Amino acid sequence: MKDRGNWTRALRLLWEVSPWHVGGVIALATLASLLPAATVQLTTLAVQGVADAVAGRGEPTAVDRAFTAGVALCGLMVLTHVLAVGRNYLETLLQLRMANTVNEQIMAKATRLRLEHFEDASTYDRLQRANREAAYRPYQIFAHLITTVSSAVSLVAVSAVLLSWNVGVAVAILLAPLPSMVSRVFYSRVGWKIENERSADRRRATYLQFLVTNDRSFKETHLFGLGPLFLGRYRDLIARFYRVDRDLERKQALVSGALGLISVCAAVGAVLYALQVTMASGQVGQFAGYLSAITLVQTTVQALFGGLAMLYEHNLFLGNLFGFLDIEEGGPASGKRPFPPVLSRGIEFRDVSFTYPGTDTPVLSGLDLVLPAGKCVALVGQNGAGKTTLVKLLARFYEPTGGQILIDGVPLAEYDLEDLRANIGVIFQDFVQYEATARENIGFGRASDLDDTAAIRGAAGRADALSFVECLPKGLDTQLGRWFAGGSQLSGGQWQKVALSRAFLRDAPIVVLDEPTAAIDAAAEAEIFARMTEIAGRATTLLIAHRFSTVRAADHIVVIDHGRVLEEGTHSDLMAADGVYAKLFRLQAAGYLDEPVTS
Ligand SMILES: Nc1ncnc2c1ncn2[C@@H]1O[C@H](COP(=O)(O)OP(=O)(O)OP(=O)(O)O)[C@@H](O)[C@H]1O
Repeated sequence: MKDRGNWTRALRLLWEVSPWHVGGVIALATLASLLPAATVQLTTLAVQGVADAVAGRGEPTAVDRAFTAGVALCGLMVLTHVLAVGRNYLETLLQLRMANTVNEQIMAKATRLRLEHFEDASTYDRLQRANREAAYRPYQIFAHLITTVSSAVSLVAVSAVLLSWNVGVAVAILLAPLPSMVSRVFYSRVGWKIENERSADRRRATYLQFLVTNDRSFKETHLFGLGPLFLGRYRDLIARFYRVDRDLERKQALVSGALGLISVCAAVGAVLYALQVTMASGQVGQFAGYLSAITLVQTTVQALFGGLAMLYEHNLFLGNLFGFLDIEEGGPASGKRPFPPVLSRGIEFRDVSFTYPGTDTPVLSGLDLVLPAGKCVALVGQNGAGKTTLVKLLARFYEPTGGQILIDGVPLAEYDLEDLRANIGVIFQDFVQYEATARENIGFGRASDLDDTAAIRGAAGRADALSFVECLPKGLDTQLGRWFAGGSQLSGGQWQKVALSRAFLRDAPIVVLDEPTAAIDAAAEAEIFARMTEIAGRATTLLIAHRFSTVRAADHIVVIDHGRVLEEGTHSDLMAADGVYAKLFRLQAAGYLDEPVTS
């Protein structure tokens, strides 16, 4: 039942994409499907007319009949050609529009999925399968449906002629291709299963390809000499795909080919029968009609059964496309409360626990943390302590499994979700380097301000990015990165400053900086943090950092470990307490000062 829904859904989609093109193709295909029967009749008349005229049987109209039928046959040929050209034109347009629509739907769907989906391998498998089918399957199901229906119409018309001559011959020719079709259906299903099972390997192959074809991994792959290794792995994967596909094709060719012989034998038998019958009757025209009908019935019945087998296959693969489009989105429910332009109390994580879906180990357990309004709180902790996870919870990419997050005393869930996210200016550790202009790289922080040069320059200034952006060949309008023509490549620290500008452009009441200065030079870092209060304005700032030179500038410092708060206070409080923070601080400082470490 569910499978049947695939093709009806694809057809509905096609109709929505362009009813005019769909209607046009159907009309032309219906017309074309009626022509073969007319061809058989006209061929019979023409040949009989010629035979009568040549035999000189004293029929004065024989020549006329032969010519009339001949001219009509020519007309049919021209008409067939014109219909084919028109249909081809409409089909191409329809196919393009359908592929565009489906690709757009896949992209739109991806924008609605949750972070959880993109941190799950099965989503990528489904996306990979959907992408493979997107460009042609939905259209193909229509094309094959048309072929199948028009073959059926032609078949009814032509086999009516054949049936009127001989029922046995007609039935034999009609049924002979059936076994071959059954085998094709069977192998379609096998092929579909193989393709689905190899989704992860296909993605792996694409990933290997990506690793050796982009600038970001170039340095490592070349210096570590990984190119040949990746190439070898890629080669192994595609060789494995090829072997499986070849074996399947071989079996299919053998079985379907052997079963197809039944159809050939039926046609040969029919021709021999026609020979025998027409020799006895002396009706040459009837023989020509027989031959023409046998060939037409054989080809149309094969097209019909082949079309049915393809419909079955497309239907299976369409399940992959719709499987992706139907992934349950179910994002967090949005509240209605508008977000405050400035926080009055701050952010509170109250007894927050969290375990990632599909895992058993809690990342946060009973965490209590307060970020006072307008203050800059630094979060310190070893790798994997759960710092970034806190940010994901704050932005509601995930929901806590226990406890609550409150902003100005109001649970996060009560705020309008879009408004909440629009009011967090964030730069993540793995921020994006957009292959776009400097203006866009900064302006994406508030897309409505892409043309507000003063605001963009202001944000760039606050992140210490303005000086180098102004020196780029086209200033703010310089393409960054090397993926597109005319691009200027930035250094790691410059990219980070651009990302910081993007976060600052938001002018949001909450600013979250996850490792914001890891790649920024010490002087620029000191400058940015010295002006942090001015930069972030009255924002409540959460700063995640491993560099203690960054951390010490914060109003309040929180050390977390295994998802719990271990220590908190100002830099001097924590140094005086001589706990974990003080130890880590001295450890880092000793690296600079060449002093022995005291624990
Ligand atoms: N999507 C995920 N699914 C399952 N586990 C995850 C996921 N993301 C992170 N983790 C795990 O959660 C823990 C906390 O990760 P998180 O990124 O919050 O640490 P962090 O404190 O920011 O670390 P770092 O200082 O290295 O950035 C880690 O053990 C990590 O393996």
